[in-house]
Amino acid sequence: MGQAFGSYQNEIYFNGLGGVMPRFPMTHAELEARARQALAPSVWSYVAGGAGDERTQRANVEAFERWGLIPRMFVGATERDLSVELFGTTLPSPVFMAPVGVIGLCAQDGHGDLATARAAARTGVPMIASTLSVDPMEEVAAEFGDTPGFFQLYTPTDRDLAASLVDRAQAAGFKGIVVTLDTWVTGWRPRDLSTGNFPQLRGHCLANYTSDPVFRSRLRRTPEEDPQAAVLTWTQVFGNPLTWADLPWLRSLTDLPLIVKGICHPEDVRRAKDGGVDGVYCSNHGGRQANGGLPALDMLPAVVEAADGLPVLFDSGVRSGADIVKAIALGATAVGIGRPYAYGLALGGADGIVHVLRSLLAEADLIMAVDGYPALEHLTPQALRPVM
Ligand SMILES: Cc1cc2nc3c(=O)[nH]c(=O)nc-3n(C[C@H](O)[C@H](O)[C@H](O)COP(=O)(O)O)c2cc1C
Ligand SMILES: O=C(O)C(=O)c1ccccc1
Repeated sequence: MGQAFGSYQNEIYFNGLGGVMPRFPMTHAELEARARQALAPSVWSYVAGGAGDERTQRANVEAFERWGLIPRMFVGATERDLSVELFGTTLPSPVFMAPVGVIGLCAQDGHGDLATARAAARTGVPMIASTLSVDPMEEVAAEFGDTPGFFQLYTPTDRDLAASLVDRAQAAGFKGIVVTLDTWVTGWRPRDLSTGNFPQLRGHCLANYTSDPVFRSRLRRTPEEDPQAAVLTWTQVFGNPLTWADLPWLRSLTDLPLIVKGICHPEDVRRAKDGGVDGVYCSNHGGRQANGGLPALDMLPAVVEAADGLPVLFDSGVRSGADIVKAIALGATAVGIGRPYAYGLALGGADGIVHVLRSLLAEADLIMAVDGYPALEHLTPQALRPVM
């Protein structure tokens, strides 16, 4: 049987009996409000904001409200199994931390990538480490403990640099490569535009580049001697507008599981599958890239159908344990947490992330208990109805 995630509830109530109150917020609304206070305004606006008037970002969250789980009785679901098989390893739960490029900046000590990796080690919830990191991927991977980690690749225009990043990830022990396809160019983001704020241009979160031998070989002076020239070179290599013709090359870069992120159309799922990917990742980047699009959750069922048994990762708008349960019921193999763990980090480092993850998992586990769905395979589309 799986881990007893619901026991976080007992822990909190028994602490309360002894007069010890929870250190961190118990609702998403309060988590967000307190993170806003804790973060520098420029980091807050970058993390909390999205594309355009943010209607797609909001729609991602609201889409979950349109589904409800049907309770089943006389099930006696005293033990729940949330474990899931993914790319040859068994995870304790179907939850992972989505790649967040400025996560490093969300920590009070400026090393949020390391704190996130430590939270992964403590919870068994994998981290997908972004290419955009304060600390180099080797140092992040060294904190994973027994929890598998995944590397998210922003494919550079320089193919040798792409190969170098992937080789480093493999050598550092990452268990899969997640290639993000929806962000070769930055979407229109009014919050950041109105303050002229783009962290990477200020030289933040570029450690995977400045530590890379291929990237360094492209510079006339080292990033230590001339940081601005390194940033300029980064702007030139960052975004590769890939086409289907590039998929065989991407596939050839690694024997590790290859997952493509940002896939929402069933036809794209089929082509990616034909191109030999090991998983597709349905996401609209949390509404940060193209405003006016469908909520990611609305696109999940067709993606799952087209994937035809291939693992489907999902994120965008997950804010509660109930949301995790619904995404699983709609066919996701695993569900990504984005902004909420960044807020936990802002409030309390690795402890804050652990709290956010344990809360989400406890709620999901307790819903499965109350509603009589003892294991993930019981969560199917038949368990859901649209809210009238
Ligand atoms: C501040 C921030 C930075 C992000 N950076 C990356 C990144 O480097 N790579 C990537 O693939 N996705 C990135 N994402 C997108 C997340 O992986 C994920 O798709 C998104 O956060 C899900 O939406 P939600 O946070 O509203 O649930 C970022 C998201 C945020 C909020
Ligand atoms: O902020 C983001 O969502 C993100 O992933 C990103 C990364 C690099 C450049 C632009 C956006």
